[in-house]
Amino acid sequence: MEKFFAHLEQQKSQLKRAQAYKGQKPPASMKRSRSVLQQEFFMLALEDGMRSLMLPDERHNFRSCFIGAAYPPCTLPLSSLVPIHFRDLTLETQHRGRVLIVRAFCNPHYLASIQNAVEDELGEVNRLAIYNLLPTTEPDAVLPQGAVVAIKEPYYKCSADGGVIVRVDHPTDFVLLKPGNSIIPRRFDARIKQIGQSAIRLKEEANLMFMGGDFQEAVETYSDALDACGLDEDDGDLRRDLCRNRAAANLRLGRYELAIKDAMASMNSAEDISEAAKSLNIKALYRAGKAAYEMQDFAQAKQLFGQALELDGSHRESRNELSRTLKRISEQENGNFDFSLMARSVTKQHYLLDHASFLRRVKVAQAGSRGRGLFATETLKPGDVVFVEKAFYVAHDDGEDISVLFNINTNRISIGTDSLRLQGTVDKMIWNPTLANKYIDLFDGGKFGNEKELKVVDGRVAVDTFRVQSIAELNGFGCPRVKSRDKKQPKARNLGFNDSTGIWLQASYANHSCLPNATRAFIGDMMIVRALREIPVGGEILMQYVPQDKPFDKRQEVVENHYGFKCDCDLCRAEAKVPKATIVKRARLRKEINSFLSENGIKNLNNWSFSAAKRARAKKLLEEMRETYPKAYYERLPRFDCWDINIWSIQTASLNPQKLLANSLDILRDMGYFVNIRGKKATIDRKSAIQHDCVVHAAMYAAECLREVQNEGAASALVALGREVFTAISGAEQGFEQDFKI
Ligand SMILES: C[S@@+](CC[C@H](N)C(=O)[O-])C[C@H]1O[C@@H](n2cnc3c(N)ncnc32)[C@H](O)[C@@H]1O
Repeated sequence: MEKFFAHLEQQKSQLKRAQAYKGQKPPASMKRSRSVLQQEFFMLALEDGMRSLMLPDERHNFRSCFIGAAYPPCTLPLSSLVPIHFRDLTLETQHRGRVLIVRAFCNPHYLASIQNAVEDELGEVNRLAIYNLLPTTEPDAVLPQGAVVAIKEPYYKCSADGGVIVRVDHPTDFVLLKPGNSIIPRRFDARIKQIGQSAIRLKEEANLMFMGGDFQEAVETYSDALDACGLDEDDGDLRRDLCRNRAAANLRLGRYELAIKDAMASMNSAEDISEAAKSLNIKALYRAGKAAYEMQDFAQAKQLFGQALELDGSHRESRNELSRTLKRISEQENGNFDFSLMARSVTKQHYLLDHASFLRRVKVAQAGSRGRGLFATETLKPGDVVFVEKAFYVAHDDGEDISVLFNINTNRISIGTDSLRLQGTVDKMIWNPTLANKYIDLFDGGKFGNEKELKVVDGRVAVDTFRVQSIAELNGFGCPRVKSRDKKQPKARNLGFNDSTGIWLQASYANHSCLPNATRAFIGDMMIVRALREIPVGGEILMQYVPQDKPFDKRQEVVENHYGFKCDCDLCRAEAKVPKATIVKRARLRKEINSFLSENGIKNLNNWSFSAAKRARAKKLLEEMRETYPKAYYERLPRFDCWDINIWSIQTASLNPQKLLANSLDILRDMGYFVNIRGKKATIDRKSAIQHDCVVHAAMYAAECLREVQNEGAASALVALGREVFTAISGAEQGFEQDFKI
């Protein structure tokens, strides 16, 4: 990690040096000639070729994505921008209102960005880099040799290697120009537009592209065909066919709103009652319905499939889709999910689950100094589902590349899936304005102004990638590769940063507390949030941003440095008052307990071979640790650091039921569950409960002891607690009975 921080510092000083050139034209020494660029890109192509010959295991790319000083995307249409040439570009400047038109003259290269050597109309050369595209993007589809491209409001920068580069951070600032486009300078228009290509020929070509799985090219070619179509009535059927087919291609590309628009534009008028017109309308409605479904707009999907079925009640696909949609609507309204089934069906390959979000029990409202927050719309009992949400986007490590994202604006480095999440989110937003506007509403740290409405320019949403990243840093969630119950995957390549990350829109409005009243779990891309204790109507839903096993100062450090606030929950307020010497002693004991536990690991449960001296040592460590939680501050608060050494003691001694019960209840108390057993009844006060696997184990040990002394009533209350916490942590009850042999 230090290496990465050193790199970030290096980049920062490079940026400072670059600022000296702000507004100036680059000296000749910073520029590269055409032949140098040709040589450079030739070498890069060779390296790419060598890499593709390697075995997948050896083929680790180190992808670094560097986020420099923020600037906004262009929100003007291409047609309104004034051309500019390389000779007029000044460094470290965004040329507002201008457009640079260049032609690529080498083979493109992709590592952190897609790069190529480009020339302008006057023959001057430079490097061009396009950032934040999906890693699956083929360089040849973006910047192939010979392509003529427009860079809206170009940003000319000093590069880390001492040269200069035109850097595009917002993908919508980049437009691949089609041959024949009137803004292409005459010098470049070698590829004469295939005028005379008939719309019908183009449609056939596009159909072949679609069948070959090349949806992007198919969309482009259907669009060319539409341009080639006459506007007269005779071409009406052809235009409708093209729109309907383009809808199918857009659907496959995840451009749902465009797919709906195209499908609806392809509808024949209701007056046309021919069988052919009817069947084409069914096709269009079906495609639009599928797109609405993918956007989780189930009400619209229901309407569209319903319309298709009105035209032909026996249309099997529409019937199937309608029945699927009705299930989603029922999940949305009633929250009737079979979590155990979900948990059984999810796999590493099948993690995008076909389910709706259930959000009826929460709403977003003002939360005073915390900004907006999530509030309960009905009373929730411990263990109740608060909400279930499908991810807006999740990114998983593909195991091939190591990605490091350096963000100079926030001074953060993230290793793992953050850069993939940024690229995926940007791609989704560019093509889906409604979804993009939902995302941009999230908390962005307040550095991007109040304007939240996104603009659609030249057919795409002008997405500010710096803002998207800032939102992701403040609202993203780490998540498991498959589901919460799974054992942690071994960390990749000893770097320890292969965790998955994602965005859940509604969950993003939840504020933090170190004593949260709700807890989250994941099954595939579904987040399941359950109540930890009773939450009244109007009560704020608070989740935990920082793991509770972190000591007070570390928790404060993370929330302050990363999220920009100071936590004032009951636990933090109490811990702020604890004498420093006590905190120091606790930290020392933590280290001692850690080394004791690693030296005396339990290979199998109920291993009673440890010496009496060892057990006495454990007892002492526990007692001393408890002393670091003085009653004056912790009377009703958890004592997190006590549980592991206590569990060790339980599992390594054959305690009698009374003793085992007492120890188990102690663990529960340490975790903020105050259990009171009176006669055959056990009442549980969860006022400061925190959720952890040890609670399940302690509750089940306690239940076992209570059964041994024939207290079935109290035992079942503790089994219920174990089940409740197990389910909250795992997302589903599945596996509980098996793990605890009930
Ligand atoms: C994920 S957002 C939560 C929603 C946010 N409050 C909003 O208005 O959209 C995280 C941000 O909320 C605020 N926040 C969260 N928990 C807080 C707390 N306990 N006290 C103060 N501010 C908090 C901080 O500004 C933090 O960076």
